[in-house]
Amino acid sequence: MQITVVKHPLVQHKLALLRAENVSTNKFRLLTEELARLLAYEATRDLPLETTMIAGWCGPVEVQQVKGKKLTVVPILRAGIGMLNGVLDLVPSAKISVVGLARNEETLQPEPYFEKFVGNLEDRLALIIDPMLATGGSLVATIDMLKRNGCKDIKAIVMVAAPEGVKLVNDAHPDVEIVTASLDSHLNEQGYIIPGLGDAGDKIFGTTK
Ligand SMILES: O=P(O)(O)OC[C@H]1O[C@H](OP(=O)(O)OP(=O)(O)O)[C@H](O)[C@@H]1O
Ligand SMILES: O=c1cc[nH]c(=O)[nH]1
Ligand SMILES: [Mg+2]
Repeated sequence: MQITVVKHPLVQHKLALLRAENVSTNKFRLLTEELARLLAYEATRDLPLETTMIAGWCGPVEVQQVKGKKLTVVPILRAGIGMLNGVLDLVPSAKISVVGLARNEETLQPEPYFEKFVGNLEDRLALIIDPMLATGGSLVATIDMLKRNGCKDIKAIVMVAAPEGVKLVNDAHPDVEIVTASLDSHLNEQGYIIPGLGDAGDKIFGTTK
């Protein structure tokens, strides 16, 4: 299974704060951004490095620098937007591709309403961001879109994942690594992750059903 659960104490602590029943919109937003930053640190752990010589304080020094791998960060609207600034803190030059999907509350199927990809996807690592991986339909649809547009190197960063969603993604796209703070228990009858976070989009945007 291509899943990395980040057990770092700061990740687990922030996730615990996010799970609280009465967390405010402001706090949920801030924690989402902070958690996204930490998860992105893990998701970028194998970016290729190159050795270069630079002028250091005591003369020439050999250093390791990121090899200039092109990146695109791919927030899934809406909730993925809540993670965007946290990820961009680490990769400020990354270009942004946007996918709009709304999960139909009866069928639980993702309904696409927007897509805008940056160029040269075949040369880029795509980092998909979405707080919740529930049935997996939204993530599989996003990976399908990226691959149709030429992308070959894809990772997904989600705050919380359900086993059902991880299986769907792994079966459809075994090459895609999922980086998460938690693999939770299961989905309830409405397709919500248990224990999960509730409706992440509503909590980030301050909307109600
Ligand atoms: O794994 P799945 O079963 O597809 O569910 C997960 C999707 O559902 C939520 O978004 P939603 O469609 O509710 O839209 P929103 O971000 O606008 O709230 C969430 O942010 C994921 O995109
Ligand atoms: O638990 C879930 C499932 C889908 N979308 C959410 O925001 N939360
Ligand atoms: Mg969504």
